[in-house]
Amino acid sequence: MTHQSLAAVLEAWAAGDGTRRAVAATVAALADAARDIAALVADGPLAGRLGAAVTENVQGEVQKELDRLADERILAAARSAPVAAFASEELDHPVVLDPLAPLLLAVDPLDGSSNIDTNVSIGTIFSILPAPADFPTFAPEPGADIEHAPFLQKGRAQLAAGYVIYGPQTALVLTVGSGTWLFTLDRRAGLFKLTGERLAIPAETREFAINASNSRHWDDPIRSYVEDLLAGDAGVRGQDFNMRWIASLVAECHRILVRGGVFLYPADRRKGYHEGRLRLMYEANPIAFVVEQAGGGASTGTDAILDLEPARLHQRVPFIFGSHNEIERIEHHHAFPDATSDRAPLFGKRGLFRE
Ligand SMILES: O=P(O)(O)OC[C@H]1O[C@](O)(COP(=O)(O)O)[C@@H](O)[C@@H]1O
Ligand SMILES: [Mg+2]
Ligand SMILES: [Mg+2]
Repeated sequence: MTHQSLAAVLEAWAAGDGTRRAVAATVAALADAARDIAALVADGPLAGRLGAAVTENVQGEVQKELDRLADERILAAARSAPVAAFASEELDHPVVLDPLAPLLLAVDPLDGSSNIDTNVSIGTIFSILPAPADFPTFAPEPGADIEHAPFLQKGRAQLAAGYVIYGPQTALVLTVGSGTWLFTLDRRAGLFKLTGERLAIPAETREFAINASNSRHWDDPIRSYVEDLLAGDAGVRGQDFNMRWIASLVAECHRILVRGGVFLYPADRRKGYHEGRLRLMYEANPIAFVVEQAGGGASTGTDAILDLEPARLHQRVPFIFGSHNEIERIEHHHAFPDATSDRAPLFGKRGLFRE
């Protein structure tokens, strides 16, 4: 079976349009960097101490060796592409690359860092935004740090977004706003090849993903929703649900794209988690774009992720996404928090998950 290469697909899509050509060149550069990162990930301990902590990043989180290497490689890729400024989870401020270029690039260079040493799937997430028209007038010299302002655009403004998953297969999932496409790395040819077009997340699901170790810190809408799922066929949902938690956002997203499901990383009452854990600009927005383009939903519980007005580059956000009908149910739990499921026997007022 022959599969079109990523380059051929991008070339056909971009033909004759300047902005599209810039997006295509940027995605191609990211794909090249991802191929290098995939090789490092596959070598694991042979490539060095990839999971060793090197320092703390701007979020106060431990930065691992592979976080740093991936960031370096993607920044180098961005330099070779028509990118005006580059922002990363690992950098406090965006860096100016080519002030006259038409695009901004925001990335989570290595997602799922806690899994680096465990041989579990990890990834890279990217978001491509238009550079504001006045960018060259206020941007300083290439190499200089800039304030966050040019990046603070709604997720709906994204021109393209996606992720690379480094798993048993390395795959690149991309949307340019007309469906979600899947490309799989052909390691022998060193090329990403088209293996899925117009991916469609099933609207219904019986699978959910949440870190249940935080259940005692959840607010009522999340608690009541999960209680309903855990009650299974004995509860209001009248059916059993399966649970997963990989702790790699990209891997959870990939599973949901392939067979449906919902993912929740809500805000909770722990210190530092009142806005959730995941970052809006380079985790939630790109994943939400990919998911919406595959027919799924992406929400804070009350608002569509892609409609949020960002305030800070590294802002966190409660993030819930996946099968469309399930996202509507979760939003319903937020809209009507009193309509909880005290009928669910295990999780009623004196239930297992009640304080
Ligand atoms: O360890 P927790 O609290 O369950 O969090 C897991 C989440 O954190 C993340 O690892 C955060 O991403 P980074 O690894 O890029 O910081 C997500 O991939 C994952 O969904
Ligand atoms: Mg991440
Ligand atoms: Mg990361």
